[in-house]
Amino acid sequence: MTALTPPATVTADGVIVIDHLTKRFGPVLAVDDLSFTVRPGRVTGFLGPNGAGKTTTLRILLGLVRATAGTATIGGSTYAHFTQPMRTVGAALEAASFHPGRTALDHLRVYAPQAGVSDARCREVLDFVGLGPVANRRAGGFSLGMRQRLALATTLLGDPQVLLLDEPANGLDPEGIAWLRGLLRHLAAEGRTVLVSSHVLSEVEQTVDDVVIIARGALVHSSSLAALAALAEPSVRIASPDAAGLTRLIELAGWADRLEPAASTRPGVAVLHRVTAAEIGARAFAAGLELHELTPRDVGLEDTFLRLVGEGAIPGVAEPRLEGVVR
Ligand SMILES: Nc1ncnc2c1ncn2[C@@H]1O[C@H](COP(=O)(O)OP(=O)(O)OP(=O)(O)O)[C@@H](O)[C@H]1O
Repeated sequence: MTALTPPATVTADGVIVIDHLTKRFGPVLAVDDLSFTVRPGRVTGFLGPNGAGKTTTLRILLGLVRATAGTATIGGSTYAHFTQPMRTVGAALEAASFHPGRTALDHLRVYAPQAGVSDARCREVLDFVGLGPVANRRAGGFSLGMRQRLALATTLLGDPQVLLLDEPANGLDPEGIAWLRGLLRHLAAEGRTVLVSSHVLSEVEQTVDDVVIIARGALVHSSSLAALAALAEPSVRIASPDAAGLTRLIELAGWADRLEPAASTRPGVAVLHRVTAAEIGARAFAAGLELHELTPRDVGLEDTFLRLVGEGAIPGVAEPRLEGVVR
């Protein structure tokens, strides 16, 4: 990997602050009083299901959409006040479209005056993203992965302090994904702020230091990845031939609110959260309840993420009552 010149000064300039941001599109509340901070020197995953409001937030940050209320700033300024936008923030928001007849190098040359950079810089960033050997090939013949690399080269052209990337791994093969990971970590290690949006945590889990999770336009979680992992709850799948006995056991133990409704719909089968297999086993033994299964489940980060964003929960539908769940 060719090294790029790191930004001259690594200061708090690259701090992204989203402060009580709200955006309405007519009746649609796309962003709902959202506040979070993104720090330089780290890769941050900006996560949430489809339609959560990620792109809208990033578009406000880039001055492409006007906020209904609140502010989105980088280094204390809104986009409109950046004297050299391409040197402050590089963004690749959606699958970039390129003039198919234009070569990779010519594509960058179009942006070079805006970024205030030379031809040599265009070649440097192409080398950096691994497109040096195809610099003079037309972008129309590029694979999705090559186009992702070209989009990344464009964002890096002005040597920005902050990078905003929307699902940058899309279209990359496993080798490309590993390369991207290394590149993002390298850019963060240089002191840049790297914000990567995705609707799947597992896609970025090996890349990010911090996570900001939103759902329905609002913040649901913001922490280091390690702190998110600590939120994982133990869960245990239980099966008993005595369905009524199992229901009674769960009620008497006061575990009714720990049942996972979606996974506990078959009579005599239940999934309990925040209880260990040992606790359940001891209670069952004391009650003389026959168990055919007592399986601790490995709770991955993705499960924690889905729990936080409320995936599967249907708004307006009441939680099923215990009697209706375990019979
Ligand atoms: N220009 C617009 N006009 C009307 N509604 C919009 C507009 N842009 C976004 N929305 C709505 O705002 C909500 C948030 O959309 P947004 O694209 O920000 O979500 P997202 O988290 O980026 O989703 P995805 O992962 O699918 O890109 C959605 O309900 C979307 O339909």
